[in-house]
Amino acid sequence: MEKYILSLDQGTTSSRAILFNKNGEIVHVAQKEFTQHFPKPGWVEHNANEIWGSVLSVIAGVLSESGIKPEQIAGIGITNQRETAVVWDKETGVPVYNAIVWQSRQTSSICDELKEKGLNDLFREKTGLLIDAYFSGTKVKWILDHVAGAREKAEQGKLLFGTIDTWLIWKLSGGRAHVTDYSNASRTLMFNIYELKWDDELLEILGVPKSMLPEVLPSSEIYANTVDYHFFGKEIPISGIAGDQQAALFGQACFEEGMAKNTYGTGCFMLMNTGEKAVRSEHGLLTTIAWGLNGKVEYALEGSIFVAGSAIQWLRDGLRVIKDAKDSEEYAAKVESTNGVYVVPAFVGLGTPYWDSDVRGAVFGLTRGTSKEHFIRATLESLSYQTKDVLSAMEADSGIVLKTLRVDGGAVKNNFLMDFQSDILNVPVERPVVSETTALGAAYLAGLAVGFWESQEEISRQWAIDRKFSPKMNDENRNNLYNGWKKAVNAAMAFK
Ligand SMILES: Nc1ncnc2c1ncn2[C@@H]1O[C@H](COP(=O)(O)OP(=O)(O)O)[C@@H](O)[C@H]1O
Ligand SMILES: O=P(O)(O)OC[C@H](O)CO
Repeated sequence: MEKYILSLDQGTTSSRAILFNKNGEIVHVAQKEFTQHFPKPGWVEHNANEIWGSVLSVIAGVLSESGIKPEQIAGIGITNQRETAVVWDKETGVPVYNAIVWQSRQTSSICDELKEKGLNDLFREKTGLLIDAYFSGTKVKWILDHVAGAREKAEQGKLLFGTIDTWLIWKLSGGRAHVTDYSNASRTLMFNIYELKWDDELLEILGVPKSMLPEVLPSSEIYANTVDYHFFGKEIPISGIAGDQQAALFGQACFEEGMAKNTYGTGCFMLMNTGEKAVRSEHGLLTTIAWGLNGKVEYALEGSIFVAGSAIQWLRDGLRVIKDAKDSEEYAAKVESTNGVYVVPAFVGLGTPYWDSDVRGAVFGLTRGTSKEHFIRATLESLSYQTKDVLSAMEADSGIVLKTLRVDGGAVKNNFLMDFQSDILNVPVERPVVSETTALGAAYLAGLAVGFWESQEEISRQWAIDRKFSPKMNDENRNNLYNGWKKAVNAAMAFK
């Protein structure tokens, strides 16, 4: 009986269940979008029960559509949108508030207060992050501060907190496991990434009781079995967890120091493996845990871009200038350039390297001759410019000059974007055959724990290239275009 690994990829806009075979190939995918809630400008929330429902539905979908039986699943890997915070009642399992999404800015004022107290260096020293609404810690504080009775219940040990991995494993295991892994814990602003434990001093500052927090474990081991009724009578080991960006680094087999990947999803996240060394950034990057594996923890440097693919969704749903995200490629290719137009998609502020919560989106360089094509092209190009900002910071911090960039995520199907990316970086861009590297990374972690795969060497051998995009632009053109972007970002930041 052939066996498979089931990977559950719970992303910002959709949940996916993907079955992988022993060659690391996709056998079947089921996907379901869920509702985005925007209660106020800059706020983004999800209904945690709707997320759970979407995950159950893709599990059922992938099994029934593929005809693969639950007993053929050797293990389950979980990977998730990170930082998004859920708080629920331990007894009833009911979330006390919507999940506050990583993109949400509703805790900006809490962050401002913490920064005014001069606490940024303390948080940075211990967590590798910086004080920003992006991370989970202030989201938990916000829920405890705003939901009637929540703080009292939390102090009585009656509430639990989790990032989405924790929430899903708690549900899948019928409330038996309240766990997370090092990679997810390292995104909470509450976890000491050097001492590898929840940090009492930071918890005290944030007013978060330790009893709410999950147990933090390595990224590849059996955490719990699923309760049988979710899998048609079978209990299946949940044996891998990683935050989606770290999972993509793993799925891209970036196992050696200096190897990097960039994922183009809702946001865009570049991670560089720095091995057992945690590199402290001087240029606005985050120091984060890549994974815990084989009895040790490895680290990564990360550049986080908040708006990437979601700018294309905005073209589709907000401006309605395209019907489908993929149409953006055809429109962009119809013109030679943007004719001097720059779109700065700072819809929820800017992350690396600017870390400016208050800046909002802007468009520059419009003329009477600006067409829809120029506008769409400028929006796509903004993903590449933001990536260039991040890569410059990464090269400055690590001292490593990148030879190639491995890419993945929903938007890498766009060949125009990949060509332009390579041109602007002046670095070859490599797109692998399996672009679902996030799900693949979680599958690999789960598979290693149950002996489905033997070693990271075996995994490295499975990585295969689909297409390489090589730079063709001359230096003068590249420098002029990028200087224009820098001017546009600076102008957007000045308009507050
Ligand atoms: N051909 C395309 N060109 C540009 N953007 C695309 C294309 N296809 C998908 N996208 C964008 O990619 C994102 C989806 O990628 P995905 O990796 O599924 O995201 P997430 O995991 O964040 O939900 C969407 O924001 C969508 O707009
Ligand atoms: O859902 P994605 O793929 O946009 O990833 C979200 C990130 O994990 C946020 O840190």
